[in-house]
Amino acid sequence: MELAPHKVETSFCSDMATVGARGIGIGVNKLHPHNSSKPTSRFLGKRLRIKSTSESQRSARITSSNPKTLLVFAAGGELINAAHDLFVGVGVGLPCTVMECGDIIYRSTLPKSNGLTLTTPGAVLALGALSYLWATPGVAPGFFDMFILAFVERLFRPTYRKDDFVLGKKLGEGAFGVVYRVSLAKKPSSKKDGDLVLKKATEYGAVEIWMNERVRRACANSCADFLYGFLETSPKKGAEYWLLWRFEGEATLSDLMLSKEFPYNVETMITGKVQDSPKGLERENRIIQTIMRQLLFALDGLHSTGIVHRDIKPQNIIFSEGSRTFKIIDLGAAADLRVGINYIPKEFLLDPRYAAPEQYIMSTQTPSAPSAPVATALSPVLWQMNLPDRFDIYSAGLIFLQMAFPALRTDSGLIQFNRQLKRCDYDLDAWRKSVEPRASLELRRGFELLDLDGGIGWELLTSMVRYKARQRTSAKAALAHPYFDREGLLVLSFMQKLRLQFFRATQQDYGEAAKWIIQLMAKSGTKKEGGFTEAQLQDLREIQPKGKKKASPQRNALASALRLQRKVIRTLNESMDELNQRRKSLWWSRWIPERNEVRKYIYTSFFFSFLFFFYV
Ligand SMILES: Nc1ncnc2c1ncn2[C@@H]1O[C@H](COP(=O)(O)OP(=O)(O)OP(=O)(O)O)[C@@H](O)[C@H]1O
Repeated sequence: MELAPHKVETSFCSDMATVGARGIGIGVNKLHPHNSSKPTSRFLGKRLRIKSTSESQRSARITSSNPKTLLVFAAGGELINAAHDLFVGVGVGLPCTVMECGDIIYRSTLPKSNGLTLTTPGAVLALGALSYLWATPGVAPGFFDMFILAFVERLFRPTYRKDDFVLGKKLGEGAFGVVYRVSLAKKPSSKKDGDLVLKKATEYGAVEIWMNERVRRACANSCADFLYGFLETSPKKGAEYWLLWRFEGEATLSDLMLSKEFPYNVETMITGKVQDSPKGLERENRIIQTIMRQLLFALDGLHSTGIVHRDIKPQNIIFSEGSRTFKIIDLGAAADLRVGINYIPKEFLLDPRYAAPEQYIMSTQTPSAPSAPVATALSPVLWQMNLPDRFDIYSAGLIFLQMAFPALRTDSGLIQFNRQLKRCDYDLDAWRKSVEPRASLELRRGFELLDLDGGIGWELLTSMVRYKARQRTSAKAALAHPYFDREGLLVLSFMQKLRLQFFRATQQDYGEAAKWIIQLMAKSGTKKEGGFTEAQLQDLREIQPKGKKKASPQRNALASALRLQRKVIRTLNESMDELNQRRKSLWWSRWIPERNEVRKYIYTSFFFSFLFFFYV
């Protein structure tokens, strides 16, 4: 039957919409007129209606007589459509579940789609994308931090110049800089500014400024209060980075631990007065708990924002007299895994006394950080693959040990302990078995302290000091450990016990668990029951298929999965290496202000122009 052209509005349904079944594939490759077997050319000159958000895409006149043109035209529209659907969680599903194709003839009588049909796969995809963007180290918060917060902060914070300071006592001198206690030449309000600390640093100063600024915006309480950092160039000394902090206090944890009064001296500092309750293990345990909680809290702050310190040791933990808490200092060796700054997998700047056995925070198979956008996009994957934060956890575990065992507080004591632990394959339980029988009184006292409350302190310690980074607890999980519940293990509530069980479960080596499951399946396995036969188990153990063994579905699936995994890793490595070969500059050091004030005005005008254009 022929219809009058003005009445006919033809509808097409594309084969694309099997996206729901296929994941995110955009399979636009052919059009077919729904409910019709008539050739495509039959619809020439009619209106082609495709699902789209803009009116121009919604409707267009077909002018070509070539069916290929028709297909390309529709495919383009569908491509835009699919991209739109992917991000708003709309329209992903089987063809007729997401679009109203209707009748070929009376299409115009159909109700207009409102364009927002939420489907389950679409919502899952959108949620997945959001979780990825917010997963540690946080791509989305990083974007906000770098392009908005950093700019705004720069406009409003006070700036300093070389001539503003009067140098005082030298506080320390390391390989990369000298630290002084300083005061302001003109003290506008002496109470507010108080005493300051100034570090004149060499090339690593740039990194330290970046890290301190990141920390100040993301977790200010974790580290010493950073005020300002700038580049000072003089013909005599060349380029020098000047970093300024508020003076936090006289003592580091190292100074306090070396005192015979430890840990009671810390208690006095935290509470602000001398306690007169009887000395003993219980009280010492409580003080050590408090120090560990503060240290883990500071580490959790750093790790949540994607920063790994890499030089955690008592010398870099300062007691802040203002807040009466311990804070971390010296971020010169830190790595920002969010954008890949200072992350060089095969290079390390570590203190061997406190370094984890892996020595590198990332696998040496992982290539150096590529350009910032690529590093940022991949950062959640790399973080999960390497768990670089566990490097700091190992160092924190050693500090815990030093607090419990006075003999390990000296350099020689710690070096000797490290040797013993290495001989025991980094197994703290094995070390304990080897030293406990002939332990001195002091050593035995340390074990007693950790064994309080059913050995919950020892349990936390062994979950921090482990050979495999993946088996070490994170700072967040450690903070949730019942060791930090004041009442101890015996009076744990049902929920706390459940939490402890969960914590223990997360500490398992899942490589072993996988083997165990395979064996269990094999034991229960006959073909009838669906388990593995011995021959299949052998194949699984060997993983790599050998020779011309007869293929089984399980073996093939496993082999394909392994091949795919290897291919993905190889491709990732190759592409990142390629990117690295391009000359990299310290692009981010552009953020560091130079002495003159001109930059500030440039930034200010840039920011306000941006706001103005945005408004317009
Ligand atoms: N904010 C601060 N408040 C008080 N004292 C500080 C502060 N920052 C640093 N110090 C003191 O300065 C000393 C050296 O600081 P820092 O470790 O950052 O310098 P460094 O040059 O990296 O030294 P090293 O190489 O020995 O680690 C610290 O041990 C501490 O005593």
